[in-house]
Amino acid sequence: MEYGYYHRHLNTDAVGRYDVTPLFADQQVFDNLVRDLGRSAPGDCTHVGGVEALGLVLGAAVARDLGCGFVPVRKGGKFPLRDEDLYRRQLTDYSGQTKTLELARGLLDAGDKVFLVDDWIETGAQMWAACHLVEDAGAAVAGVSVLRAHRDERTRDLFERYDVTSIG
Ligand SMILES: O=P(O)(O)OC[C@H]1O[C@H](OP(=O)(O)OP(=O)(O)O)[C@H](O)[C@@H]1O
Repeated sequence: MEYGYYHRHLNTDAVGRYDVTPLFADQQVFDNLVRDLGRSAPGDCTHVGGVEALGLVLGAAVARDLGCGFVPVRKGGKFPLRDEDLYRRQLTDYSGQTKTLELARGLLDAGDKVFLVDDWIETGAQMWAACHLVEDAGAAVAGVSVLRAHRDERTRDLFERYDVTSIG
């Protein structure tokens, strides 16, 4: 589906950014979105990763659709794990806030190929951190897929370094 199809179904009457959750509530739209997000995944990807919170919803559904495992990239402090059991990256995203993303050690092995999914990319800070967490774990980034991505100075490094696909 084209981006316009999804745009018609999301809620633009929102504060600061669009609310994409109506895309999840409609079974047919959600099914199309999950299939479209997974379209650019390479055949040999072993896992799908998703960034908390909405990336967990989308990533888990794409993983199920592709027949891959799913790895959550969580916001700081959410894993009930000790510091030494986590990979951790700090970033400043579109909101101007400094945030931490974490990935649990032991979920990924060297040789794993992780396809990362999220709803949107504005500065790319969260996706950049998520890609680095996958690499910190010794795995490789097998591509990135989002509904919407801004392509500008802020996201140039992300697009140059990784295979990023966006529907719109
Ligand atoms: O490109 P960036 O500047 O990093 O911004 C994009 C990120 O911000 C949003 O997540 P948010 O932390 O707002 O959480 P949410 O998934 O709960 O909406 C979105 O889901 C991306 O993860």
